[in-house]
Amino acid sequence: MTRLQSISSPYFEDGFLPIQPAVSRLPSQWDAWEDILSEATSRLGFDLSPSPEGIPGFEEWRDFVHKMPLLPTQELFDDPPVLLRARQVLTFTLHFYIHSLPKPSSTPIHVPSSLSVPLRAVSDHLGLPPICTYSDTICYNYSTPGFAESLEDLTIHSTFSSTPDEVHFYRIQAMIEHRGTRAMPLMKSIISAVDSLYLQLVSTYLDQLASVVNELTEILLNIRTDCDPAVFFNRVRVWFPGGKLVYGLEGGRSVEEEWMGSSAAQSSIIQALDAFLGIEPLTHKPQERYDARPSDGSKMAFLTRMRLYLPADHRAFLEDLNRFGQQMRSLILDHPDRELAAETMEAYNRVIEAMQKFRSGHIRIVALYVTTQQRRGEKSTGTGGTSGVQFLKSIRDQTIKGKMD
Ligand code: HEM
Repeated sequence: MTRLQSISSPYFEDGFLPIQPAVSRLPSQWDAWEDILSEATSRLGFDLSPSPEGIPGFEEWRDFVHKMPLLPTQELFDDPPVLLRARQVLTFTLHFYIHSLPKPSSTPIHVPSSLSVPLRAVSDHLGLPPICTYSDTICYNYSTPGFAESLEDLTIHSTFSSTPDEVHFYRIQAMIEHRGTRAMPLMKSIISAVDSLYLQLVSTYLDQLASVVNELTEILLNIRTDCDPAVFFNRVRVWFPGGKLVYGLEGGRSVEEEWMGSSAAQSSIIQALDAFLGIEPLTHKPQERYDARPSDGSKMAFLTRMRLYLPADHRAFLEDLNRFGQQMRSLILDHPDRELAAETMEAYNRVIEAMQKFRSGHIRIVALYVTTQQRRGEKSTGTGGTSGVQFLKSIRDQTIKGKMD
């Protein structure tokens, strides 16, 4: 069995969340960034959202962004929690900027260098695209006094809409990331047991992994308790899409790029489960309608493209994990002790079924929060672009195909 290069990776101990506690405000040197973000939130008030005419009062706010001093970024790189807060503040400010403009606005949208230069520097350092991603809305956006027992233990630092519904939406996802971390040491134990061909132990750990995934599904379904579908549809998700942007650079230069915005499809833990189980060739298969975006002609599958929205070191780790997943499946399938192999397959299939249940639960949530709302006559651009229930069903069905027999 080829050894996993990243077997000693800290991701197997701590998962993908930042190790040091998050900070909710940057040091005073970067007050201008924090101030501009809180100004956007307070101007928005409780009942305003993006609209075709643009958001009233935001022309002046965008002018502040243009006049913002070009603050240094080098010093951020020595302090990870401060760096992540900077990234979060800058990406939220970017989305306030692009979604407060009148629509249809002239595309592409020009992002002033006062915002774009520090944002791109911070993004390059982290290996993330210069747009608001799931890392910004969730992973860098909460703190907890330790292990979070309940959703209330998760403090959310920034929102767009200032609604409790948005806070709950973020808390649910943060809790999934937080609890999902338990899957990582289990994966490492399974890898060691597979390495020593100790299949009895593999089954025990696979069953524990299935329980973790089942717990994630329970958390996911709790979204309905405090996030109203209409509020989510009309006032929360409208902030997430990216777009075609012209980023101002130093010296008057600029660069045009198109990026999607934040989507939970960028969750490292869910991507890790697919990779570890070796079902990536199924779930990351290009599918016509969805994978046509953006119009760059690429045939890259949607979930593979979503990897580009993960921090660079997560991507490298997941590629390695995916190689392991393929090997694990072959090893179980070809194991000479057929009785033992059959038991292991059953345990493996229970994890696949748990993933299928997670995806079925998610489809029900998307139907309630997007499809039903669309039917009520609203226009839609999607969590990160489109409602995609059909697409999500096809991923769920591909997951089931991963079962071994
Ligand atoms: C109101 C709640 C939610 C809505 C409306 C929603 C909507 C969507 C949509 C439309 C997609 C397709 C990709 C896109 O266009 O962004 C998607 C993908 C995805 N979402 Fe959600 N989502 C919700 C909550 C969650 C939560 C709490 C999680 C848990 C982390 C999650 C995990 C995923 C994953 C992993 C994908 C990629 C497809 C897959 O792997 O099955 N979503 N979601």
